[in-house]
Amino acid sequence: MDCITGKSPGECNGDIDAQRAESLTNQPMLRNETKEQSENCCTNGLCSHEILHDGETGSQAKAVPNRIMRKASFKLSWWCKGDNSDQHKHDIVSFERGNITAAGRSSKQISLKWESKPQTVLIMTKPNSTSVRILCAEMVRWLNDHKKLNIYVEPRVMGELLSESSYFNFLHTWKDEKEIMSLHTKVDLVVTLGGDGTVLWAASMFKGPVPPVVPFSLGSLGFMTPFYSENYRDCLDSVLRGPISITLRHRLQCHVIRDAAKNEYEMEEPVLVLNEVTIDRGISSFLTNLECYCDNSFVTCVQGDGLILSTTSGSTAYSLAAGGSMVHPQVPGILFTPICPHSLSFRPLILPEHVTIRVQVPFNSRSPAWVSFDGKDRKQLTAGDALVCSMAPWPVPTACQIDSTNDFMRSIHDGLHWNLRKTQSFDGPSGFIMFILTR
Ligand SMILES: NC(=O)c1ccc[n+]([C@@H]2O[C@H](COP(=O)([O-])OP(=O)(O)OC[C@H]3O[C@@H](n4cnc5c(N)ncnc54)[C@H](O)[C@@H]3O)[C@@H](O)[C@H]2O)c1
Ligand SMILES: Nc1ncnc2c1ncn2[C@@H]1O[C@H](COP(=O)(O)OP(=O)(O)OP(=O)(O)O)[C@@H](O)[C@H]1O
Repeated sequence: MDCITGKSPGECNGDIDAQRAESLTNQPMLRNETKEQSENCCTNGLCSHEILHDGETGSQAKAVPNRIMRKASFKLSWWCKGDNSDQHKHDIVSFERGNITAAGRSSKQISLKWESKPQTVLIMTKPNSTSVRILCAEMVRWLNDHKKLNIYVEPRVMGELLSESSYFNFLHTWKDEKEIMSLHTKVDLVVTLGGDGTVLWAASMFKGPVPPVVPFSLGSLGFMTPFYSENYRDCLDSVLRGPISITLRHRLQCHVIRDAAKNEYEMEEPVLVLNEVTIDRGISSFLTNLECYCDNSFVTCVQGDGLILSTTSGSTAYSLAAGGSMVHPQVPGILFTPICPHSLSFRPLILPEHVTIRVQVPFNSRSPAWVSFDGKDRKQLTAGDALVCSMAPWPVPTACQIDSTNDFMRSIHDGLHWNLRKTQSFDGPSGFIMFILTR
């Protein structure tokens, strides 16, 4: 893999954060963008900041029967609407050997353009659904017969498909955690068939960089699933061809620290969440008592049912139900939303994305607290334990149907039934005269 640092045309020229650009160009895998790419950038209004190239195959290329597996390369660029906007000048998304990281983030529309053809797709499906199983089998056949792609599925799905027909022998899967950990080096695209929960599940498989995700809606409520399964051939055709708009959905990196209050740290493996981490009272009937710090500055002691630390993508999920605001997924921030606070003055907060939040169970707490990650994997926090949470370096890039803003608006219109209220009519005196005159 080989990365290129893009110099943007016109107004973008030379205005990229100099220090950062310099440190990026100093990396062996970075070099300047070509003239052709710059011109392209000018004419279509896209500004490339960093461009990723698939160079040598290296250790990431793997020969499989009949097909070579090699990560496809792509570039990301910002949409710069309007000549006077110079906000983009300091936005940088960095790439480390083909992986999207979030050294900085852009609140712009982001476009992904393949530089080489995607070759490997991972399909992840919601379990226990006949319609999803049928669609998955059909999609696998189509991707194999018409697109000649390498296809990965989960071991469960592999078993289901093989029991249906030996045709599916060409499929790939994994055996253990170690193979899951290296999936991102082989997979160009992840397709999810299910609801928001399947997107969360797919994201949780990638503890580091995440390939672009194409979420098809087969659930009851899809805030993160903009693609309709009926048109899957057209959708996948256009995604595989590119360029596509993507939403970079940021995740929170959460550490449970045992005995943090005693300064005897025992850190557990970090957990990455796409929606939120929740600290609640579990089955205890006592109020939670949670001391909260933001960059070591005391925020408050949450007494109530608990606290939600949410990403902006998660703002439409549990946090919304607890009274938090809905936030566009590209807005950089962390939502700090209390659950039923026993204090009328405690209101939801939105903090900047660069802060570190620590939530600690004090020694005088009447009961332990429970932490859960995207609604799963509950862990107990006893007195003295803490949860430390900050922005993760690896976002989840999800493909958009139109673009990040259009998709977000459509999801809230559809999901929350906005705009169903009839518009008030005006049939007062002037309205009446107009009515007479136009007759
Ligand atoms: N009171 C609540 O609203 C409440 C309580 C517990 C969990 N949850 C949410 O459920 C999520 C887990 O989802 P799941 O599908 O695995 O569990 P699930 O099957 O219990 O579904 C929970 C519901 O939340 C919706 N949802 C998930 N992510 C969303 C998002 N980003 N925006 C809008 N809606 C979203 C799902 O579509 C689903 O309808 C948790 O991350 C949490 O946000 C909500
Ligand atoms: N590939 C998977 N493997 C295991 N569990 C999964 C997988 N995909 C989804 N799940 C779990 O299955 C449950 C339902 O998934 P999902 O939310 O996608 O479907 P849904 O409930 O029909 O849709 P919606 O959430 O929109 O109503 C979730 O709890 C999710 O965590």
